[in-house]
Amino acid sequence: MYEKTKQRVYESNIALAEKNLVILTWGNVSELTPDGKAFVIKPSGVSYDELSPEKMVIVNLDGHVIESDYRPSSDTETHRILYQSFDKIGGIVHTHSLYATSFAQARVEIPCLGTTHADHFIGNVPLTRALSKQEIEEGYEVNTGRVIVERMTQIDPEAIPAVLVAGHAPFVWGENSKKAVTNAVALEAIAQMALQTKQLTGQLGPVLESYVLQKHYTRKHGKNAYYGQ
Ligand SMILES: O=C(CO)[C@@H](O)[C@@H](O)COP(=O)(O)O
Repeated sequence: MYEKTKQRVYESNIALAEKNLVILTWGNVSELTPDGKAFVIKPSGVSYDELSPEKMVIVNLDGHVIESDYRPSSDTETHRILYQSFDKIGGIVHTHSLYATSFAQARVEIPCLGTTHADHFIGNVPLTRALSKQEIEEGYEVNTGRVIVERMTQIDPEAIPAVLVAGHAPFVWGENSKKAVTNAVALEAIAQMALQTKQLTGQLGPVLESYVLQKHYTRKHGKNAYYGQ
């Protein structure tokens, strides 16, 4: 079932490792199936050098595994909530990439300091609130999805396809898993640049002028885009 999606999700998971966005097994990628009825996700705790397309797990949107010999990622419920809540996303990445995770741990949003950021995210990369003890006890992963959705209220998830979960790490998405990986690469780069800018200026700033931010974002996105071929 869904062999092509399994192949793509396998390749996107491998890409995470190749792009140095994961250490050990600290990350996972998923993608919605073409019929939108399920998603394919990495098996939990399986190291990247042992992965194969056959080991990918199919989970329906009710959260039931519908095909696999493996347990799905422990973050499956978070992915599921995001697919249910954001109808335009088709792929999700979770990593503990070092710079983005450092911002999540510091509980600091990533402001837009330059055009590299503006090319990918039309504003701050937002930070969720921390989960309460009760939320963690009653459903850690599902509630992680819910605090992300709560934080993304009034933010277009297509225009800012990433969030930092306070004290945890980033979740990133895109129209498919490959795009989500690209956005995760961009997130890690802009997090590193933001931290280095802070080292040079002593502050998380100066922020990019809003007209430059708008210009750079719209060069690459939307009906007036003209970047690339
Ligand atoms: O966030 C964490 C651990 O803190 C997990 O995302 C990470 O270890 C990956 O877990 P899975 O191997 O996908 O179950």
